[in-house]
Amino acid sequence: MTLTVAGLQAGYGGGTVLHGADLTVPQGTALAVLGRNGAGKTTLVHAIAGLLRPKAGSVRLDDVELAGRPAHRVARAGVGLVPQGRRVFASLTVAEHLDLSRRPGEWTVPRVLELLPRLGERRRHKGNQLSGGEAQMLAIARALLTQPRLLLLDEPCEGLAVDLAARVRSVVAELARGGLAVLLVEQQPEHALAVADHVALLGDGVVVATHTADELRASPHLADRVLSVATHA
Ligand SMILES: Nc1ncnc2c1ncn2[C@@H]1O[C@H](COP(=O)(O)OP(=O)(O)OP(=O)(O)O)[C@@H](O)[C@H]1O
Repeated sequence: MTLTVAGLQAGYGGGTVLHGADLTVPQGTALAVLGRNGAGKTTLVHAIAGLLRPKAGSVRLDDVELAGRPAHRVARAGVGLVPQGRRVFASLTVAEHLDLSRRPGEWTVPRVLELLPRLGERRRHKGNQLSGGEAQMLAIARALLTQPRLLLLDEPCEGLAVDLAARVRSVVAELARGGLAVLLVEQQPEHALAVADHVALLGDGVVVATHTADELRASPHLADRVLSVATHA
């Protein structure tokens, strides 16, 4: 299963933010999308997830066209979203969140709790009693229970303490190794390199460059250039 985004255009009202973005995420790999604030990373994730209707272009899971489908149908086709800011309900317990997200499939509640054991310990805690890291784990658990083949994560490490951010990154890398296609938005290039197989740079509404993480690790000069484009372009 491969995600193929081609010529994707999207924006708000009459304005266009994405001017024809192209990228590919094969199953079993993670692609990190980097770009400065306002580059359109969230817009890209929302356009793939069907939360924002693309103005043009295509979003395909293998041969299935998703562009133009509403979000619930995109989800049913196998796209799970971990939104920016986690979106956890303050008054629902962890167990209730998991129950609400559950669809039949290989990801069961016991399986997600095995992957994210801290959530098991916090089953009876409400959303507003969770730490940022726990809320992020819950957001990932909810997305997995929808049985995705493609997982979209919008800045999953934002605002997390260093050790928790590292834990989230290792869970995300494990999910990709386990066979999911993963697309994650990252602010920090060094975090992206820790989890992703490929790094795509978004600038001016298009993907201006894609590199393998190995390439970037092997060439500090190239990594510096990417870093400066990602943060200052
Ligand atoms: N709901 C909206 N209505 C109008 N304009 C929007 C809306 N959401 C985002 N924008 C604009 O679209 C552009 C891209 O925003 P987007 O959130 O996709 O960027 P981003 O790369 O995710 O940024 P950040 O790193 O700050 O999250 C920005 O100029 C932003 O102001």
